[in-house]
Amino acid sequence: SLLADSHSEVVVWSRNAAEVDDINQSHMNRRFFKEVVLSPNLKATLSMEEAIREAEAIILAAPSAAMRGVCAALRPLLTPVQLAESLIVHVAKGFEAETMKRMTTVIAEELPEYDANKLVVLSGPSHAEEVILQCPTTVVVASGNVAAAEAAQDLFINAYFRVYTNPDVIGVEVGGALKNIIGLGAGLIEGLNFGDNAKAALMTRGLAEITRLGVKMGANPLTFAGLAGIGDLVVTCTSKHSRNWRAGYMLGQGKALSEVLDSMGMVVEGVKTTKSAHKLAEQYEVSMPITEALFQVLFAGKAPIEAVSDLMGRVKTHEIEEV
Ligand SMILES: NC(=O)C1=CN([C@@H]2O[C@H](COP(=O)(O)OP(=O)(O)OC[C@H]3O[C@@H](n4cnc5c(N)ncnc54)[C@H](O)[C@@H]3O)[C@@H](O)[C@H]2O)C=CC1
Ligand SMILES: O=C(CO)COP(=O)(O)O
Repeated sequence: SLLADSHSEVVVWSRNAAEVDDINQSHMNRRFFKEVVLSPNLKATLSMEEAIREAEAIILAAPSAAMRGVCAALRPLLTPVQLAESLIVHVAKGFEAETMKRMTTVIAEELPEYDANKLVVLSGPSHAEEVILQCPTTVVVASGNVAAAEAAQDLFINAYFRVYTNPDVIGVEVGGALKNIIGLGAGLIEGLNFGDNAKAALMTRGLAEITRLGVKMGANPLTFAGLAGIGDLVVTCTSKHSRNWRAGYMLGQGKALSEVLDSMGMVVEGVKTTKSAHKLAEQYEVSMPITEALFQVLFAGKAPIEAVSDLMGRVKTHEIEEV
């Protein structure tokens, strides 16, 4: 919808025939956005081949768990011209669960003929429910190739959607993935009725552990002070639109994880990301107490209230690591 506001031909590929019909016939996507009328520039198709035919830019917007499969299906459809010239941008916020790989790694593995350095990740505080209403939004695009990042900036930027560039692909991807864990925690705190001090504590200390792991993985620490770090963390921990926050809230109210996920009907990336980050923390020997607490609640049956009590009772320490 955002791209169709500034570009004449935008085609969405979907597996869902009802959704495709709704977009093409009524210019609506009522499964997700009840009352929004979409631009007539936006078309939908059930055929991936048709969606990417002659595409100058390809946006990969599937959940992280689906990214490898989507790219495998895309690979035989890309023409030599597209492999050499088309921009590929992904917007997924998670890791591949089994391998803990970042999305640009997964995409590069599945599209070996495409120059991996040209891949772009777009991230930042950007709930779709607000972007589609043209509410002012800012994001960051990162690529190992400056020209590719700038091309993505030019592709997306418009009067209500401001796009910054950043060369730090690792930081932007890690920030976008890990903020969902803290979003789950913020919802959980609210579900337990623990108030605003606890929420602020979670966000602040959450950013500390996101930064700690991100830097060990090779990120620039300053990226976490930006839109893909604190920016997305704030929106995920405070917005009514966040699926991760909502899932955490229900957990805090005592619902079981399976019941919560069944009721969402949309991806809650933070659940699988908690498992991946838990493994990454071990691999990189980084302390991530909030992630550990969430892991215990989600996968080891620990009561949320007990997890918070454990966090508060940890051995006393300095705030700034170097001290
Ligand atoms: N919703 C939002 O505001 C934002 C979402 N993101 C990220 O974008 C990614 C997708 O999220 P949403 O669209 O919100 O999730 P969603 O759960 O609302 O929609 C996911 C869509 O992908 C489709 N899908 C799932 N598996 C698929 C597969 N194997 N092949 C093809 N299609 C498949 C589903 O049918 C559905 O239409 C996530 O990584 C999310 O973190 C990033 C920025 C904002
Ligand atoms: O990443 C998002 C907004 O920037 C969407 O967050 P949720 O997946 O928690 O809804």
